[in-house]
Amino acid sequence: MAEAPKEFSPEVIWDPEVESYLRGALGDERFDRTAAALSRPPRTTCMRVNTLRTTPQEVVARVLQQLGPGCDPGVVRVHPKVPCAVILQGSGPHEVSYEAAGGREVIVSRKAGEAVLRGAPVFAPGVLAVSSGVARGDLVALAVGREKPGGGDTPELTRGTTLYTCTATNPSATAAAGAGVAEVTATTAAAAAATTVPATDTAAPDADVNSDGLVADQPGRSGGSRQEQQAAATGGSGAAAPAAAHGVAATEGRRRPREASGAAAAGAKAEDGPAAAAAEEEEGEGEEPGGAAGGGDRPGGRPRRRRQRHCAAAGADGGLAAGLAVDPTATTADTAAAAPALPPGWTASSQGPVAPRRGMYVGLARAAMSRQEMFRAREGLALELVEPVFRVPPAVGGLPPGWVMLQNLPSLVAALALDPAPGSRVLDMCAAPGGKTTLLAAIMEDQGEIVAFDRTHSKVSEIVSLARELGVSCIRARKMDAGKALQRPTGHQEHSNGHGHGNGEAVAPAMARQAGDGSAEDDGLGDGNGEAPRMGGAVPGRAEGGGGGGGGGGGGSAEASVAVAKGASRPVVSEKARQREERRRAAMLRRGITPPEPRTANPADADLPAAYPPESFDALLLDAPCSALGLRPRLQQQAGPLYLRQCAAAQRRLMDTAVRLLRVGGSLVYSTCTINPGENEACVRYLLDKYGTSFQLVPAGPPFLGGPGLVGRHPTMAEAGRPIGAASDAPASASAAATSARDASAGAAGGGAGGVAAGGGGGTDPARVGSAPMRVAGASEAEVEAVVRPGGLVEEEESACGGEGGAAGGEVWLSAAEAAMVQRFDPSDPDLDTIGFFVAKFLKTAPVVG
Ligand SMILES: C[S@@+](CC[C@H](N)C(=O)[O-])C[C@H]1O[C@@H](n2cnc3c(N)ncnc32)[C@H](O)[C@@H]1O
Repeated sequence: MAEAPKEFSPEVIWDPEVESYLRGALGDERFDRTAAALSRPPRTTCMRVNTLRTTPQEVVARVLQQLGPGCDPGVVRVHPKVPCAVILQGSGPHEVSYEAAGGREVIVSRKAGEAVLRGAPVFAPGVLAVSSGVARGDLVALAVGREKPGGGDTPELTRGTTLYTCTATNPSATAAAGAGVAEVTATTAAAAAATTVPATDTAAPDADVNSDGLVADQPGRSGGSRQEQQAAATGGSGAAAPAAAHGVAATEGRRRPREASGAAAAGAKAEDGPAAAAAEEEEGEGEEPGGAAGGGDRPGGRPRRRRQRHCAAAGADGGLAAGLAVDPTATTADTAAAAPALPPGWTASSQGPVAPRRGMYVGLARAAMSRQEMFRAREGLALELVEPVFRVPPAVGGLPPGWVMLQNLPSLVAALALDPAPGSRVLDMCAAPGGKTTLLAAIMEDQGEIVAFDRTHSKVSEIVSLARELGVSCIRARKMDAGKALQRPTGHQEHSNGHGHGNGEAVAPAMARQAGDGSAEDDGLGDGNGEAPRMGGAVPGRAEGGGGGGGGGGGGSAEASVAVAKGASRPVVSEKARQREERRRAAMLRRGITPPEPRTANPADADLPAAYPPESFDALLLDAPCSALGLRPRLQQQAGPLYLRQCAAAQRRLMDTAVRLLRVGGSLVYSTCTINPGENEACVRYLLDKYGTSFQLVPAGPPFLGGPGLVGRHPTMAEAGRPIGAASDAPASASAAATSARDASAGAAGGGAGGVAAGGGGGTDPARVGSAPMRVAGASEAEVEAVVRPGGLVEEEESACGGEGGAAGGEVWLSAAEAAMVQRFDPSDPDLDTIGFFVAKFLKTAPVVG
């Protein structure tokens, strides 16, 4: 293991176009702060108290009671502005000493790492690489693996990789190691810090065998390609090829003398037990014909199990010479002579050199499984954090069921801003897993009706489960593409019976894949806000995005009859969907979450209409599927420009339906969990410009916690490299104007119907709207007037964020007065310390024509 850095400081790579656009939008300094904040978890955890069951004060008292007399009472408190929120205080990053790990290390997947940062333990499927000889009970340094550059969420390391614990040795120590162990001797000072490799394959009997019993990554063992790639990726260049040319020497069936690898390996032997021993026997053979560099499978047979070790060692020049496979039959002297150096921080592994994990260490952990078990198991606890870099508040698992749920604070703000009256009829267009829906129900004192849509069948079950768990009865959930929920004139009516996929939805699957908050086994549709619908018994930090998939509701006492559950349900599940559901349930079980009842029937309420006539609802929440660029922590930012455009297009389509379904006089809240202005301010602009005769923007609160929105016209991603005028200066100055305008407008808004009307005649010019005349960022008013059209887009070319395919153009955000009325939660604001989030509220003043 390389020297573990004391500080957590991951380098998160963004798509260059997206980064450039966001830098332009936020300014360099704010972007850097934001990006850093996004790579870390918030220090506080928010529990929403189910006020239908208990009070926040009661929750605080119970938590303190559980924490015991010695605990700091400041660790739990009721939020001063959001009385239904109880805040638990965490801390970090902490300096962690990894000395106790004695060089042992485990590298986990990004998703598992993100879950760890929020307080979760590591489950077996999240483990990618383990030092040889790690046994149950061992302390290990826990690091997060990087993703392949440009490889989506494909990790650089394949699950099943064995790391070779590298301790500097000297030739005499090597000689003393005895027969059967070839050690590569570090010959430079740099190498001394990095590497000495116990090179016989038997150092880890099944190290390169994955959970299916096959060689984990054939290309990586070819002695060439993977190492060359890695060398290229790290600038290792020229040295790689000659080193690879050393080729792959033989492997064997011999066992490493355990005593040669020290106590840890001996421990592994003792702990691994008969199963591991049997596996060793099974894999003990496998002579690879001379230099199996191609990694070829046996002709006509299953892939040969191989045990070659690719070790990299330190050479005199300190440069990378990857891909050297050590022949265990070679003498120490031979090997040492052939061995070039790994640069400092690099680690030898069964897949070749592994890049330094600088800044990616997340804590000291104790292995709950041996290395072999971690790789073989498909589920189960693999590692528990002993000394995490970020400490989440202590668990509050003892609270009665249905008392609290983990929910991000801004999510509460969105529902509270809508503030539906008891007895009203509300539509939650994108409701699963139901966090905001159930809060709306609590605000309505469970009186009235909330229709809750989600386009994903299994997620509708989650809404049902959560409502049951909370004892809410006014929610009626059904599977529905909310964009199709508007009744069309007779003759055009689609039967929205729960199968509603099809036209215009190409966007959603792509969005879902990326918007999902770690739902690896999910059905592909992410909830985007990282909230797991777990009530009562919640363990802070463990449910939110924990290792993939918030999971569903389920379990819980279900005294209340949820309207969703009744009605003539019928089987609608295809074989593919059934398998997907099975995987989803298995994943939930692995994480210790009780899945909802098996889905055998459509959970949709059969009493609900297939679609609704215009003006059907008193209040409407559009918590839109989005790019989720506000979620924390994120150790990889994958969103590309096309994806962001797709998100914005889908949001506008949903807005087009929302504005019609709401009755005149009703309120609409639009929210996202992204920092992308193209999905936030530009979408508000779209609605105001297109429906300005029927809608006005009103203050999105109380409570008011977030900052103002972004002001002005802005270059798109494509233009970001050549900003128009001083565009990047705009946010700072404009937000100051917005802040002062905010106070004025929020005060003037009174009961929510006030504020500054945006529009009132179609095509809003943000340079003129509102009380604070302003110069639109970086563009003259004439320029703006020339280009603005409904939708906040620039004439001629579709906005990169809002259009259906245009790559250039510009987008228009808000006037200062408008910006003051929305809430933009900045994840880098230390006082807020929330995820990135956006909330806007509109009042419908007249019917939408057409
Ligand atoms: C941000 S999440 C909603 C979170 C939810 N409001 C809560 O607070 O728990 C967005 C949800 O929208 C759903 N969704 C995406 N496109 C949809 C559509 N066209 N119609 C209905 N639901 C959709 C996704 O399945 C996802 O569950």
